Amino acid sequence: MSVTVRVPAKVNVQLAVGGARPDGFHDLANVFLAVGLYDEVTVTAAQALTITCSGPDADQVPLDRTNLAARAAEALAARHGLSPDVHIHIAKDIPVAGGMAGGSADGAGALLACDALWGLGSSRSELLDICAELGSDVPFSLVGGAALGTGRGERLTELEAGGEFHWVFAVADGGLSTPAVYAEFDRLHAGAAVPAPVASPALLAALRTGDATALAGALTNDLQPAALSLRPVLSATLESGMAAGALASLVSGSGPTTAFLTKSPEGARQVADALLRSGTCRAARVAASPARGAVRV
Ligand SMILES: C[C@](O)(CO)[C@H](O)COP(=O)(O)OP(=O)(O)OC[C@H]1O[C@@H](n2ccc(N)nc2=O)[C@H](O)[C@@H]1O
Ligand SMILES: Nc1ncnc2c1ncn2[C@@H]1O[C@H](COP(=O)(O)OP(=O)(O)OP(=O)(O)O)[C@@H](O)[C@H]1O
Repeated sequence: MSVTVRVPAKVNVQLAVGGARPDGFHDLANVFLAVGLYDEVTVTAAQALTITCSGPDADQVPLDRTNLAARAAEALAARHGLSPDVHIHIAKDIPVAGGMAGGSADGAGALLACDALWGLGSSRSELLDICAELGSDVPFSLVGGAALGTGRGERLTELEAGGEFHWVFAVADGGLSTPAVYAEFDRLHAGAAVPAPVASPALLAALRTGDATALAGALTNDLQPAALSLRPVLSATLESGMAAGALASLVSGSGPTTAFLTKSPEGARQVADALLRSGTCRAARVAASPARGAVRV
């Protein structure tokens, strides 16, 4: 028997970052929006824990126990005194190390899939606890939709999103390491007082009413200067998307994927075509939001 779970990518429509905490993490006001680019995680009973991965970026995905999907299976099995003997296949469509929570998606997907395969019937809150242990973005991958993440981003309050938003994601060559981007944020703010992160009322209102123009005016990412400092060429991608008529542009999370909000699906396709023609990105993907969280298919 096999179980397959589909899990979306995310974009952070607001990422407000506070100062470094004693544990090395940063307090956030992190407004997550799930977008319709998906990984599919399939688990099948096996003699040992093994992983395979397919998709254009499969060669960049670790197939050992550092893979977040393997760590999820192990964490769930350990809680129930089981052996994590399962084959995990990841059909990967989310850019790797792109700031779109691809690894987190696979962690949440494997958790839900193993829970079903092993007939455990874990509650939502048990699953969310394990997600939070696995990584700051993993709880949101399970929940999807739109949510405010506080603490290090793992404590979620679900948000209303009143309409569909249309995005283009420009995939960059090579990834960026999330810890390296946070370290660059610290370097850029050394000696300065960093204010406590707060969710923007204007942004939450734009999400609630489904107003793309208002959302465009409210998008912010405090990690963007750090990502641009590490990868200056991303400025050219941001400029190309704006020149092609996007309502707004920003770096997605820790980058290097850049995100462009557009008025319509047609507008998104035009911006994607122009981005590809500009030669400033490796691929341009069109996707709508909000998308459902992890779901069995
Ligand atoms: C940039 C975002 O993707 C925005 O949603 C997340 O904040 C990153 O979440 P993630 O990849 O799940 O990150 P984790 O696996 O929890 O942490 C990886 C590393 O990122 C840094 N990190 C992460 C989250 C946070 N609130 N503060 C941090 O400083 C820490 O150096 C940490 O060691
Ligand atoms: N299932 C997985 N898929 C992709 N990368 C994984 C996975 N498990 C572990 N990794 C490791 O995690 C690193 C970050 O990959 P990931 O695609 O999750 O980055 P990201 O989208 O930038 O993450 P986030 O947006 O949550 O900060 C990869 O370089 C890889 O070494």
